[in-house]
Order: sequence, then C-alpha cells, then structure tokens
Amino acid sequence: YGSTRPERILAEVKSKATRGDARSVVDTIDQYCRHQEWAMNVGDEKGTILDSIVCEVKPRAMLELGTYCGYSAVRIASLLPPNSRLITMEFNPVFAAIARQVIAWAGVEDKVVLIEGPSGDWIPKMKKEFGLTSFDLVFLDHWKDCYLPDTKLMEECGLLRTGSILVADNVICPGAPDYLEYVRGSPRYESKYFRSHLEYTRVEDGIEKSVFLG
Ligand SMILES: Nc1ncnc2c1ncn2[C@@H]1O[C@H](/C=C/CNC(=O)c2cc([N+](=O)[O-])cc(O)c2O)[C@@H](O)[C@H]1O
Ligand SMILES: [Mg+2]
Repeated sequence: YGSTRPERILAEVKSKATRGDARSVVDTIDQYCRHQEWAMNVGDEKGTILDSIVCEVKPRAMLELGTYCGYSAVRIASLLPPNSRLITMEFNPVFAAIARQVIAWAGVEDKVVLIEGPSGDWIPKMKKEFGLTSFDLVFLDHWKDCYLPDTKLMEECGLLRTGSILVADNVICPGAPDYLEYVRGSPRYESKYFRSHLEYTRVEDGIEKSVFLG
C-alpha cells in the first residue's frame, strides 16, 4: 500500500521497526529493499564502509546531500557523538516529508536537521544560517551530476577546512566521472576508493573518500 515507493518504505518502517531503535529502522529498510522492492539507499554493504568512516572521523558537523527516505541520515545519526549534528538536504518535498517521519521513528531527530531545498541554494547560506565554520564530513548521495559543482561550491564558500572529508556514494554505478576525475586529479585532495557493490545487488559500485588538504 502507499502510492509511492518512499511511502511504502515508511509504511514498512512503521509496521516492522521498533520505534526509537535506529538500527531496527536501518535493518527493516534493508530487508524490504533487498527482498521486496529495490530503492536507492546506500544500503547495508556500502553502509558498513560509511559507518567506519563516521566512527573514525567522529564529526561534530556533518552534511549529507540527498536525504531521499532518510536511510543514511538514520544510519549516520545513530553513530554521532552527543552534541554533533547531521544537516541533510532534500529538495523533493514528498521525499523530505517521508524522511522526517523515518528520522522521527528512529528517534534521532535531535541529531538531524533536514533542510528542504536545493543544495545549490543552501550551501552558500550554511555559515550564516547555522553559525558553522566548516564541515568535518560530507556525504554526497544526491544527483550524480551535482557532486562536482556542489564540491566546488563548498570550497568557494569556505565550508571545507584542512582535513575535511568528502564521502561520495555511487562513484562507479551510476557513476560520477567528472567528480572522480576532479578529486583524484587535484593536488588539494587525497582520494581513496572503497570497492563494494550497488545496494542490494552484485553490480560493482564503490565509495570514494577524499580528504581536503586546504
Ligand atoms: N541538488 C539537490 N539538492 C537537494 N536534494 C537533491 C539534489 N539533487 C537530488 N536531490 C535529492 O537526492 C536524491 C537523489 C539521489 C540520486 N541517487 C541516485 O540517482 C542513485 C541511483 C542509483 N541507481 O540508479 O542504482 C543508486 C544510488 O545509490 C543512487 O544514489 C533524491 O531524494 C533527490 O530529490
Ligand atoms: Mg546512492
């Protein structure tokens, strides 16, 4: 039931996941999307790579581009130290509304700020709106042709500091070739590829971790 895939995912979370338990929300979505209906969550396999980077970095300020249903927002928030914040951006109001409910069901709403709107409009406003100096960690998982322009915009807006880390999903499938060429070719980044698979499939995909050197 539910007319859209995100609505069906939310319905599954509300009927199967334990309220207030972020892990059970993550596991419920993974089960549903692996066995019932594929959806573009970072998923369990690549999610483990993302988890390890979040735990290593322990970001105070983290940004996610492309919330979708909130799967990775919940996954990340469940690992954040106290008084850390994940700001996640989503310009589709239908997806944003679903994500808010998934985030609330998981009980992580006090760690997540969901901004409804396009990243291109909001990135230049982040410092003023949120009293931010820079992001410790950024997860890119929105339209793949937005990865590079948004990265350049974050540089220009001074949102990256020496040591800020960019983590990009789908650098192989669907692929972000211009972004990959940029972070791998630029002397301002130290980039590393984590080979994995496209969520819930055996297709190759991977995550690129790029440290901004300033
Ligand atoms: N500039 C922007 N500002 C704010 N929100 C934005 C945005 N651009 C896109 N979004 C939102 O981010 C999500 C898009 C994700 C694209 N992923 C994908 O296209 C994707 C596709 C496959 N796949 O086809 O196998 C697998 C994956 O893991 C994927 O992430 C959607 O919720 C969309 O509304
Ligand atoms: Mg993705």
